[in-house]
Amino acid sequence: MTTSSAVSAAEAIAIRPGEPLVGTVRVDGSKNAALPLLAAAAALSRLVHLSNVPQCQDVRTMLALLRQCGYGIARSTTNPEEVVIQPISAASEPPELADAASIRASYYLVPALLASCGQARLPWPGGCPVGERGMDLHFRVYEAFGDQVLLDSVGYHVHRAAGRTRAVEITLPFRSRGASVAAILRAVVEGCPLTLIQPNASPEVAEILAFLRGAGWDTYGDENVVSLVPPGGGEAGSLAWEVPGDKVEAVTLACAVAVTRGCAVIKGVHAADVQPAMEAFAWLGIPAHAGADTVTVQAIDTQLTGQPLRAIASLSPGGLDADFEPSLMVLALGTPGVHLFGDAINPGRHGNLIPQLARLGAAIEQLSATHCRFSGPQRLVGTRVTANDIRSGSALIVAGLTAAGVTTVKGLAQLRRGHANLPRKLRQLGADITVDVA
Ligand SMILES: CC(=O)N[C@H]1[C@@H](OP(=O)(O)OP(=O)(O)OC[C@H]2O[C@@H](n3ccc(=O)[nH]c3=O)[C@H](O)[C@@H]2O)O[C@H](CO)[C@@H](O)[C@@H]1O
Ligand SMILES: C=C(OP(=O)(O)O)C(=O)O
Repeated sequence: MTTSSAVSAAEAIAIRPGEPLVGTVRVDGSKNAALPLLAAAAALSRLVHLSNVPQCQDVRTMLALLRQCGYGIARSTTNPEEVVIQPISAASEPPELADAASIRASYYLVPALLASCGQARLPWPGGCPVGERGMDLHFRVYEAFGDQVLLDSVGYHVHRAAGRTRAVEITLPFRSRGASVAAILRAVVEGCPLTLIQPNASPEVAEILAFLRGAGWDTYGDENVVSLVPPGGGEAGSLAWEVPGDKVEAVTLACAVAVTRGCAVIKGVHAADVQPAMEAFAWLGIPAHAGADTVTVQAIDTQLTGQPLRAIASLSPGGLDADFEPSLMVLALGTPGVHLFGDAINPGRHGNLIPQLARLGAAIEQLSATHCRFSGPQRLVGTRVTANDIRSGSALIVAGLTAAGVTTVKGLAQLRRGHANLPRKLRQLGADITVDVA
């Protein structure tokens, strides 16, 4: 047995229930903010210093892909979370990016490739196996810019439009985060104004707009529209930006503290980014507060409300982020009430998580592939379970903190795609987690 953080995919995490979690912990930078920021840096074609870049596997993959595209990527030797992205001049041939098939966010590289090669050829993206994950809206975006899109069984090929585009207006049929960022980055490469109607209004999209403002673009975003106007001429110097703290890691840690009825301060996350999850905590009667840069959970001796929680993932502005849902489900399993959960955004997520929770003894009624209902509180009993996607993995670790006996979670490769080291942060709060050979 070892407590080393350097584990291989063949190993597993063993979690035992113990004392309530207490203390202070800091989240890493957000994977889902860092990935589009890296692509935005590439699309801008400027020297960009990014700080607070998490060292999770998906970010490592993205950095490797950028290198293969020709970008100079340097990590600070004193602080590996500081990354410098150096622009490239035009390339003739599009690179072969086979590893792009292992992450969902490789689709964010299309605009930068159109800028450097005039075309992008990429395999279908991977990422969490959470059901059908379309890209049709991305292709509509590129076609709105006049680009040609060709599809085949292995991937997609986008050819940049021949002429220059003056201004583009796109209405998204639904609020896809990926397609919203694709439209924004495509306009950056074109250097043209963009009006995007019915955009995704998540913090990750707002972060890209803020980053571009820092680069001199005139940007506006509300629930109904995003608009961009390129900067006038002038010298484009280097740009420094900090990746925001990981809101999903913060909510996962908050749920871990709450299930153990502990008391902790989670630092490094914007309050607004976790607000929908904080509302769920308040509804259940778990005192939790998001301040400027911290989430504080005080679940010792709490009076639970017994109110039924309705946690339905939504792409609507202010809606519950789908990635919060799995750990909130584990929290609700331990609190009184008849709770309803739904995630139709990632239609395979419940199929990944619920059978694993059932192995721990949870009684969950699956109303459909994407909706379920259950009564709390329930007592869980540890056994061997599998992390089938990032958030199912972190939720199973949270479940293990209260399940009687030992919960062994395998499938660490999924977990490590999204978190640099979640077990270490939980250990810092007193959790009994070890890394065992599976
Ligand atoms: C790398 C990254 O940041 N991943 C996040 C991103 O995923 P993802 O990029 O999949 O999210 P989108 O918001 O773009 O898409 C939501 C869903 O809409 C569908 N869709 C999307 C685009 C499209 O062109 N056609 C289509 O059908 C897919 O089934 C997809 O799963 O946002 C999700 C919430 O929205 C999060 O749960 C993911 O963690
Ligand atoms: C679903 C997720 O990631 P991806 O979209 O990269 O698969 C996630 O971050 O939970």
